[in-house]
Amino acid sequence: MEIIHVSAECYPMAKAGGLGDVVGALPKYQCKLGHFSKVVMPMYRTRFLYQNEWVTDFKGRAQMGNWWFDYTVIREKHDKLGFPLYVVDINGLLDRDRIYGYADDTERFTAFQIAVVDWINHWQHKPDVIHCHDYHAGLIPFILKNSYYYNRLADIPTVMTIHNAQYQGWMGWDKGNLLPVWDITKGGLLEWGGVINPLAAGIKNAWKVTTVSWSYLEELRYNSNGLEALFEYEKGKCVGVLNGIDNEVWDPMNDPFIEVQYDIDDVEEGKRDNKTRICREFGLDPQYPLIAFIGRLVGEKAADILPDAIVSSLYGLEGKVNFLVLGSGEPHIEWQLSQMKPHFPGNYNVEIGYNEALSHQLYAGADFLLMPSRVEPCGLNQMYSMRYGTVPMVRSTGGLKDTVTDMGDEGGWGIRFNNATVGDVVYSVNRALELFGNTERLNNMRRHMMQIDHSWEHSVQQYIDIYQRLKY
Ligand SMILES: Nc1ncnc2c1ncn2[C@@H]1O[C@H](COP(=O)(O)OP(=O)(O)O[C@H]2O[C@H](CO)[C@@H](O)[C@H](O)[C@H]2O)[C@@H](O)[C@H]1O
Repeated sequence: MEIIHVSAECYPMAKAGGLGDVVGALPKYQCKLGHFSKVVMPMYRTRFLYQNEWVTDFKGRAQMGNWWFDYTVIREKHDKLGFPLYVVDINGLLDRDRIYGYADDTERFTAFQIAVVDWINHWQHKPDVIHCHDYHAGLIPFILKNSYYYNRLADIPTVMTIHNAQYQGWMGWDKGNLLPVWDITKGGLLEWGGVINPLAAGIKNAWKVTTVSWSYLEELRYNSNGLEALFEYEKGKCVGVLNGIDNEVWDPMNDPFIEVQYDIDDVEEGKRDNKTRICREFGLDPQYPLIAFIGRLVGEKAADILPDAIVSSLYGLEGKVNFLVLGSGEPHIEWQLSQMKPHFPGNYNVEIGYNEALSHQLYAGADFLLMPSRVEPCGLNQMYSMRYGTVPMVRSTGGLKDTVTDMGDEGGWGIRFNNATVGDVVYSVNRALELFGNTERLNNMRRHMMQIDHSWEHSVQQYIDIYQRLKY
């Protein structure tokens, strides 16, 4: 099959979070099964762009509202990622340093989607499926079916995958004319809550909708930032497919970012050496357990409770534990986490920012990985941590619930708690400390976790089955 993934992120070209990881891996594993899977994404001025060779695939011209724009589709020359990667350049709109966060993001991602559709419209053939990821690609299923100019493409099957329903790309009706002229009787297929909602449009118009875990799909019906009734209504065309992880990128035995590589046989020494290094760098005491948090510092991840939870744990346990936080996000959380630093030397540190190498070093060097998420559609961090023998401490929600069991249950290997509260986190930190004191049990759990198979091989076939059964 020929599959076109449309996404705002794709690792290592551009990644802000888990979306980049998934779109950087899923097509590779689809290609390994013999399919022609490709990614098309916007162009950003990232290191990957400048460090690789590109060839021009197509130059076109399309219309957004009254504005005609030129676009160029370039392709990474050597398919280094294991699949063809195409990036779309639109002068002035897409050639920027960051992925998100500009005042004209609506225009940027709308123009990107129009360019993608226009590009495909110039092909001699049609792809078997267009797979849209999150709201940045959510208008494509609508455009294909309802924009007169692209009518030739109306029968191309589409799949919409929701990695995160918190962000929906809302735009006022004054932006409706940005879309290629469309059948005005179909406005309801764009609308939710009185505005154009690209994520809702994706759900309404795609042939099939997937979420990145089954539990998250259930949760969306009562907690989806306003789309609850839509998920209830469309439940018949929604399915959950659990993300996998790219075992070639996330492999403690072959990870170029970590100082000491290790596997199941020498996990104890490997983790100890990596921990010693990280503790030295961040001024922490390696004799105590190291609990890490890696992620976006936002409410969904319950990052706002970290400061109180860390302070309470440190006081309660009289400094017998270390915390290291890596993340960026809401300024008030960044500020709180930073200003705590001088108060807990030797026990607490934080790096504000995005640091891919440090994230790998933390998965390898930490003893525990804390994820108190209020919402977690799938979560990749807990799967990376298990692969590196790091015990996940997770709130029982979404994909965390589907991938981590509690050590108190028969055969369980993680620490689970029910509420995103300081009390639940502090209680779990106490449990972690107790486990840390039982070296034999901890090492057995590490070895067990490292053997759990979270690879893409499982889920990739589920997507192919979905594509093959698409019916409108
Ligand atoms: N400051 C930082 N420095 C370095 N690396 C950092 C970082 N902050 C985050 N990361 C990395 O970004 C990724 C985060 O992935 P997640 O899947 O856990 O969350 P995210 O909310 O971004 O993804 C959304 O999409 C994914 C994919 O579907 C779902 O798993 C998830 O639940 C959903 O919220 C990991 O690779 C992590 O290491």
